[in-house]
Amino acid sequence: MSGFPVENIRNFSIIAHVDHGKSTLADRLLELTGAIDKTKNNKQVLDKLQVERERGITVKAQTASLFYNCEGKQYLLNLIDTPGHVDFSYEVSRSLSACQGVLLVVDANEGIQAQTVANFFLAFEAQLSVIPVINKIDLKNADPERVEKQIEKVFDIPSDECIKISAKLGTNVESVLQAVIERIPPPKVHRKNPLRALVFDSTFDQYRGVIANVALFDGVVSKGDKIVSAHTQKTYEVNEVGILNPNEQSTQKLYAGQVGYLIAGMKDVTEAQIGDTLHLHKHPVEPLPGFKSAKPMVFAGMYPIDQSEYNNLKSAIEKLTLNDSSVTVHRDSSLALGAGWRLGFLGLLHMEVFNQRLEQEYNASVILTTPTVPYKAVLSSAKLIKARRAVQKNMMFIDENRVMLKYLFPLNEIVIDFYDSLKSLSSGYASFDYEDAGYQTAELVKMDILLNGNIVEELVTVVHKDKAHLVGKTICERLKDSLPRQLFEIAIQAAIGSKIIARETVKAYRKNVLAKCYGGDITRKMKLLKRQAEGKKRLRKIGNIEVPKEAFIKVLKTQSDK
Ligand SMILES: Nc1nc2c(ncn2[C@@H]2O[C@H](COP(=O)(O)OP(=O)(O)OP(=O)(O)O)[C@@H](O)[C@H]2O)c(=O)[nH]1
Repeated sequence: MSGFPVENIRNFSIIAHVDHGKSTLADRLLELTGAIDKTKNNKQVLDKLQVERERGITVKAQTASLFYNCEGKQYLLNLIDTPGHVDFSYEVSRSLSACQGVLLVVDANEGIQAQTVANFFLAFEAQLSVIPVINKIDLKNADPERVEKQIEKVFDIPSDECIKISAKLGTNVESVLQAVIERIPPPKVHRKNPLRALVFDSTFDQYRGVIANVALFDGVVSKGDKIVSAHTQKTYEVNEVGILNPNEQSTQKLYAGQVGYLIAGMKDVTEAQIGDTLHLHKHPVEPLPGFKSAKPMVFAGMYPIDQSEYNNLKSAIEKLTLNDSSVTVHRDSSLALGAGWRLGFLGLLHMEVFNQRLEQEYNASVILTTPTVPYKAVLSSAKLIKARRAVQKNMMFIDENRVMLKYLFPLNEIVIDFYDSLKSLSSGYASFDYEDAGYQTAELVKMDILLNGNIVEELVTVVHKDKAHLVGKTICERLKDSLPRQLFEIAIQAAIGSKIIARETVKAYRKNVLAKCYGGDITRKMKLLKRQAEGKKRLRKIGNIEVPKEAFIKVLKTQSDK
C-alpha cells in the first residue's frame, strides 16, 4: 500500500435519488478496474445484505478500493456506494466524511428529484467536489440536455461539467473515472504525523469480533500495532488490516489517505463505535470530531414474542445497532408485552428494514408497537398537503415541467403513508425529502383503544383533535377485520378519556379445528390440536380476548391512512 502516494489517491462516493443507478454505476466501475470479472451477472454487487437484494435498494453504504491506471500512473480509488432512500441519509452523511468528492448521479429521464437535492446539499456543505453524472441515456425517453439545464439552474454547476452515461450498457463510464482523477482532489493528510483513524462504519462478525471500516487521516497503521480507542480508552493489538476490493484483502499496513478495514480483537459490540477515533498507544492524539448523532423520527416499542427470547433479542439488537448506529435504543417495559425496548428510527422504511434484518440476520421475531413521532415538520405538494395540516414555505421552478415546493408539516402526518399517497396522486412523478424543523404546539389528544372495556396498551396513540374520530374509526374497523371471532361478542372502542368516539362489534363464534375430521384417527386429531395450541402462543391476551400478532401489525400499518 506504500506504493500509493497521497496524490494518487481519490476517495469518493456515489450519491443519487433512489433508483437513479448508483449501484449499477458502481458495478461498472468495479468491472472497469478489474475488481470483479465482467459478466452479465454483476447486479448491484455492493448490495450484500439479503434485505437489499430482496427489496432491490441499498440500505447500507459499502466501500470498495479500486486500482486504476491512468497515463502511466497507478491510482487507488476508494469508492463508497450509498443508499438513496430518505430514511438512510444518515449513512450518506457519514460516508461523505471519508471522501473528498462525489459522483452525483441523475436519471436522464426523471431529472432532479428530491433526494438528488438533499444529497447534493450534504456534499456541498461538506465542501466536496461534485461531479454530475447523467445516467440512463440509453432510455427512449432520456432527455440529458434538459437534465443538464436543471443541474445548472438548481446546483449552479456549468452544464459542460455533466458526464452523460449509461451505467447499464457501460457507455462512457470510463470518462467518469477520468473525471474522478482530474476533478476530485487527493485527501489532505499527513503520513508523518502519528496515527489518527476515523471509524466510519462497523460490523460485528461472530468469529472475528468487531470489523471497523476506517479512514486514515494521519499516520500509518500496521499489523501488530498497539492502538487505543479514543471513545473507550481501551488498548488493542491490531490483528489484521486491509482494503475492501470489494471483499476483504489484508495488506499488513494502511497509510494516511487510504480507506480500509481493521480487526483488533474487539469482542464486544460497544467497542469501535461508529465515529470513534483510533490512535497509537504511544502517541495519543486529539480525536476527530466524529458524527452528529442521528435524529430519530419514528419511535416504536419492540418486544420479544416470547419473553424467554429476551436475552437473544437483546444481543441481536446490540449487534445490529453497531452496524446501523442511527437506531436509538432505550429499555422499556409494557404491562402487556413484558420487557422490551423503545427504538428510534429515521423513518418507516428504516423501521421495516431493521425489523427484517433482525429476522434474517439474527433469526429473531418481535412485536413492534404503534410507531409514534416526536412532533416535528416537513416539505412537499398539493391537496394532499392541506389535509395534512401543512404550511407552504417556498416554491421554485426547476424547469417548465417541474417545481420544488417546501412545506412545513407535522411530522406524524407524513411518516407513514404520505410518500405512497404522493406517488399515486402524482402518478409517480413527484418525489419527496424532509428535514427536521423543530417542535410546534398543536392540539393533540391521547386516544385509547378498548376491547370489551380493557385498554390495549400497544394501540394507544396521540392524534390531532380534528382527526381523532377518523383515525379511531379506522383502527376499530381494521381490528374488526383482523380479530378472530371468539366464543363471546367483542366490543372494539376508541376513546378519548371517558368519551367513546368510535365502536365496532365482532360477533361470537367458535372455531372447531376438528370439524372436518370425521371418524377415528386420534393422532391426526392430536396434531391439529397441537398446532392450534402453538398458534395460541402467538396470541396476546387482553382481558379474556386473544389478539393475534397479525392484528397488531395490520392496525399499526394502517393507522395513519387518515
Ligand atoms: N436503462 C437503464 N437502466 C439503468 C441504468 N442504470 C441503472 N439502471 C436500472 O435502474 C434501476 C435502479 O438501479 P440501481 O443501480 O439499483 O439504483 P440505485 O440508485 O443504486 O438504487 P438504490 O440503491 O435503491 O438507491 C435498475 O433496474 C437498473 O438496472 C442505465 O444506464 N440504463
